Amino acid sequence: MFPWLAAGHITPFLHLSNDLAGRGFTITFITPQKAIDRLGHLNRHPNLITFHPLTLPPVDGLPAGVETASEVPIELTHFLCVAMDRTRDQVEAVVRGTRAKLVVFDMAHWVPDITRPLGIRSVNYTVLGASAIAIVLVPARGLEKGKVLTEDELAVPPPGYPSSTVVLRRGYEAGLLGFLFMPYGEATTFWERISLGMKGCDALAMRTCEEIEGKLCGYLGEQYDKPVFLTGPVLPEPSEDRLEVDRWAKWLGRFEPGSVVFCAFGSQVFLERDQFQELVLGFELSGHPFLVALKPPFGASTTEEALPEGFEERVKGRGIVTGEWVEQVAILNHPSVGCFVNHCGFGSMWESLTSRCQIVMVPHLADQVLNTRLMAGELRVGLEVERGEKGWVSKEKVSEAIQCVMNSGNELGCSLRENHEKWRGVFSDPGFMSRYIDKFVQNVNELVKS
Ligand SMILES: C[C@@H]1O[C@H](OP(=O)(O)OP(=O)(O)OC[C@H]2O[C@@H](n3ccc(=O)[nH]c3=O)[C@H](O)[C@@H]2O)[C@H](O)[C@H](O)[C@H]1O
Repeated sequence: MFPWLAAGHITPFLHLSNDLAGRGFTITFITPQKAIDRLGHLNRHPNLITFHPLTLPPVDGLPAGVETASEVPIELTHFLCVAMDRTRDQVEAVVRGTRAKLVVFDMAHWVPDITRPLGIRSVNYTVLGASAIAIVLVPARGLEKGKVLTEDELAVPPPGYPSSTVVLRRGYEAGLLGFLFMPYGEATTFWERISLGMKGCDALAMRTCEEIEGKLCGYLGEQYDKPVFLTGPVLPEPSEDRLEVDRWAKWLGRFEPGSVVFCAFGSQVFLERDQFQELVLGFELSGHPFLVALKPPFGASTTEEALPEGFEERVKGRGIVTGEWVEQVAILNHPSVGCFVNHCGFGSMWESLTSRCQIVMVPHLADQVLNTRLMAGELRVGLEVERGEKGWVSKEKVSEAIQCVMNSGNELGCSLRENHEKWRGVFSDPGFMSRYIDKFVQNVNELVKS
């Protein structure tokens, strides 16, 4: 297993590893020591899943000691990717040394160049939504080295794209795809890296399911002329609630069931200071108790110091804004929490879907916008906060969205709750996830034998 060096990628790769180890696979998990320190506790089969600490070489532009994407603003992750590209020899040595039969990777497009000469198989595992790939990273786009698509071209889905809802609007949203043409890693742009990895591997795998992204996955299979294996959401069974001993459990325990609004924006989102302050004022304005876990905004060393004047005093006892990494899944399972305001990163999307919370979404990156369209436009299980000019999120719109979903008399809020309950029933059906893993194991075994 060799995921991109970001929590939103390492986490699902680890959950998949747990599922496969539970079915007799022996796994070497290649990732930096800092990721092992933060996420290693997710390993449920330490006797079958062995971490191999990746040593990143120093790279100009990458602050010393940085090993994961959550330590740097997203603009610097290009240099982190360069560092990852320079670990190719280490990865090859692990593949040879462990006599692996299969390598599962995502951003290291050069893995097939290692596995093919060794006569072993590689699977490119996408842990973003299928829409994030299908909307732009497909041959139908006619992308080639040096070619850059304009915002207007990006706002039009590629030929054959199977959805008119899960799309990016013209202007600001289509512009979010601009990063695809930027340098990302050694001598590649982001889109080249993804396309090369998907063209070079033996099969595509997607962290999704037929029920919500079947058409998109079918489209990808046609476009790449490759088998597409679905793993389902690979979410862990809710473990014993780690919050019991945590201070958040005590704080949350003081509120009525389902009354607290929880907000987190994943491991890679950094807000501008003014937008950060406007957002937290929206929670204050909503009138509901809230627990907000957000990284410090640009230019601030701590989240607390960036809070608006007098804010902490005004909300004392009702609301907390912390810069700490919190146990998101445990908080979502806490009976006092009734609403999850999130960025719709794919991991958080799945965790919101399988929670009992009402869902409000404030996407930041292109794939998060697409995930939001799927959730709000197709599944109709959550509410997207309307953005103003240039993507500004006002405190009024944040407050309105929270009040809409939290007000039991609100018609839209009720229909979202009903739809969410229906889909939660599908995903929490005991056999749902294991059926996908069983099928994935069958696919992989056939691939390795082929
Ligand atoms: C896949 C891709 O990678 C990135 O992941 P990112 O970390 O931002 O967000 P998630 O996928 O929700 O992953 C974040 C993971 O961190 C967990 N968490 C987060 C904050 C916290 O305080 N405590 C926690 O336990 C959370 O429960 C989730 O499992 C980008 O978003 C991208 O848009 C997304 O689609």
